[in-house]
Amino acid sequence: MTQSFGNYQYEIYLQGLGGVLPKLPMTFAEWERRAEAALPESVWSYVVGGAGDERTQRANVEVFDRWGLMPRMMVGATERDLSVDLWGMHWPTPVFMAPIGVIAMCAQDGHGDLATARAAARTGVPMIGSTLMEDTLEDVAGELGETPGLFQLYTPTDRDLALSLIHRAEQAGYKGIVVTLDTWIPGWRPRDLATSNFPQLRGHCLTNYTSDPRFRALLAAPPEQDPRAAVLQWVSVFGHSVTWDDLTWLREATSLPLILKGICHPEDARRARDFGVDGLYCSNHGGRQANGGLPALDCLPGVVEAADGLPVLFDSGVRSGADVVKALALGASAVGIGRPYAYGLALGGEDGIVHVLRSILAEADLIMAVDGYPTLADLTPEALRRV
Ligand SMILES: Cc1cc2nc3c(=O)[nH]c(=O)nc-3n(C[C@H](O)[C@H](O)[C@H](O)COP(=O)(O)O)c2cc1C
Ligand SMILES: O=C(O)C(=O)c1ccccc1
Repeated sequence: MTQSFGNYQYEIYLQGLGGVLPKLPMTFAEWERRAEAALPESVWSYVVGGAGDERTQRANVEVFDRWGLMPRMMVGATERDLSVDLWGMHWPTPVFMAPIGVIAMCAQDGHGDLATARAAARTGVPMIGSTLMEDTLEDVAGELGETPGLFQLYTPTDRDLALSLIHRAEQAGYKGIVVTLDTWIPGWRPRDLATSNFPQLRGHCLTNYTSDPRFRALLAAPPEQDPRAAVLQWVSVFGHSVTWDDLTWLREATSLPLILKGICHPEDARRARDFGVDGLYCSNHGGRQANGGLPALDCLPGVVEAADGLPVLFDSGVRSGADVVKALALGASAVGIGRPYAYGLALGGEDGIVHVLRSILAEADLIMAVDGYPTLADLTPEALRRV
């Protein structure tokens, strides 16, 4: 199926002829600047911030400048096909929304998980819903329409709670389980430490726990009666440091595709592939967890090689359509948008997310047109040169 996402530019130019200018800005720098003004300070600093002095986070973005696409002429790339088949699903584009635990709080009404799901329904861009939601995973799934959703699991210390969350996700119709490995403990985040600001500890985005029968059974009193005790219980169950030994159990826990998020080392990729997971997700959590690390994009080629044909999702530092194209050329099967859609939500609610996604997709599509790479198969490392 061939589709053109570059139509968005004509839509905007044609509206301009009628005197209508876009309500939302057209660059990441402006989305970020305006989001800062729109969000409460505590939410802004939590979202924008990262680990340590945020060098790794900055490097995640800067590393994209070290690669340049080599244009090819006379290819006749008038029609592009950006669609991708993954785990039995057909995605219209190789882009998805990365899980963002506090996305709820980026919406003015506090229901950003629902807005994200509605934006997924409108754009066809799949959403990976975080364990940390303000609405239940069931209610969020109900807004996804025809677009697939995946469920990101923060594996709790209590296996029955993990099973309950996984089974709820299966029942609700999610199409894969993404297990995040790099955040069983929060990293060193000076911005949040300086303000003692940790949204979950203030009771935010814990609804998938407080609505869960197994979690409720662990409490002496219902969370509605004693919310503080529920938060403390969450602290004690939140983070299980998943080991290779746990993988057998996780594999048996679900028949859905199992994808491991946070894989950066080729040896970990190889071992996970040999074990029989369905996908790898190369990411350093946007530099929020460990400072002093490699930019995530530099880890991608090694993971792709070790994956040996297994799909590899990628995120961390993607800010534009050009970044999407570069990550695809370095072997990503699909590319995750993180902070940019949170900023879109802060600026314009559901419409803001749709605008950000369409802008990124249109730019990627137009680069593939101009530079002569009409399909994803054409985007190989050969398309890139080191700057
Ligand atoms: C505010 C915020 C909350 C996040 N929450 C989660 C989460 O709940 N689960 C998860 O696996 N990753 C989470 N992430 C990491 C993202 O999935 C993704 O890896 C990261 O945003 C990529 O970096 P970038 O946004 O700088 O591109 C979060 C990221 C941010 C910015
Ligand atoms: O803020 C995050 O990146 C995140 O996903 C998280 C969730 C729970 C504990 C620590 C970090």
